[in-house]
Amino acid sequence: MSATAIQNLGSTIPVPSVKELVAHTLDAVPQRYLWDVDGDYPTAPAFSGNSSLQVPVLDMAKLVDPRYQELELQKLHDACKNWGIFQLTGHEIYDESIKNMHTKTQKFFNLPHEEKQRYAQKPGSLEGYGQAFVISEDQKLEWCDMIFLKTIPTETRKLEFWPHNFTKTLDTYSQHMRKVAVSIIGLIAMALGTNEKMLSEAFEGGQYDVRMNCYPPCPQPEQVIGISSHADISAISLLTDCGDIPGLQVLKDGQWVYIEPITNAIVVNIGIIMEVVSNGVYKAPYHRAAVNREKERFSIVTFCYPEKKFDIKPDAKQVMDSECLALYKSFTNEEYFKSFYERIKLSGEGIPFIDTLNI
Ligand SMILES: O=C(O)CCC(=O)C(=O)O
Ligand SMILES: [Fe+2]
Repeated sequence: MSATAIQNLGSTIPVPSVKELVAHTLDAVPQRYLWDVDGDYPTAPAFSGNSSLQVPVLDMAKLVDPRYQELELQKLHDACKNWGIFQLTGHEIYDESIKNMHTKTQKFFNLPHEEKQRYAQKPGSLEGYGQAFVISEDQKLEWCDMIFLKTIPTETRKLEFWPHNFTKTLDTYSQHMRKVAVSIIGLIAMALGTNEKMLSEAFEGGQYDVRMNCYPPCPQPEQVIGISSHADISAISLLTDCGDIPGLQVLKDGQWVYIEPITNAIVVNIGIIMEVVSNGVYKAPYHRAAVNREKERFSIVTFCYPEKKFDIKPDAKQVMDSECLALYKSFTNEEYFKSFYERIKLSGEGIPFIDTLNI
């Protein structure tokens, strides 16, 4: 898939802001937000903190320390293979950069609606403030307001969508996330036994998009969904939670498992491109965001894409075809995902794949 394909992944029909809905009208949740009307949509259980399954936690300091590296790389490999998602602690990203970004994000969503509208999505584009992937008038809606921005390379930025006081903070945050992405991709390459330098370089010059999510409290949290089940189309995604409110869930062995926020940890999520790059050894996991009755939750996701410079290998394409079909079928917004899938199938051009990969 080319960077251009990623950039043009769709537009969205304007729908009401969830925050506005909560502020003005909310006696009962409107029908369009109720996913579990018949009890056949797997509802989000409230966080209980006592799941037997725990998402792996990896320590960057140990991953780069020669004394522990071999063992830690094995843990990384197992995490990517068996979960496709893990929490990363011990990274070198300054707390300040993450905190500043969290504060700005919360402030932005708490601005009056009219002010946020200055940065609203325009027809035909996903960038800006609004909702993602609403493609039909009768589609179920997610309990989430968001703002989506391209950050790296700088020439992809459309500053008219950037809230006016974001520039420095988001720039710093994105540079830091790129640093984490390059390091973690290098380690993933080592764990896969492939060319670390080539893969790291592809991310050094890669594309980085940021999505900030706001999930207002909901009086019927079991029947709505913040973000419905999906796999990310990035190579990896890096998520930071702006508080300690659990919401992100990953599907593991048929069970939805909460990722319990750890202060300053970064959640690393394998995306579909990495699934292809690894020839299907690593899986892009289904995940979703649950909401709760009491507290507003905010998250920031950085979608990381490699530079477009590798050719696809035939066997990688096969993995993509079968896996993508399965993904596509379970996707909520089928039309959107179908167009994505068709684009991948048709474009021989540039699904990044490392030729030296030998697994
Ligand atoms: O907010 C979350 O926990 C999940 C966000 C997510 O999956 C996304 O934006 O792709
Ligand atoms: Fe996601």
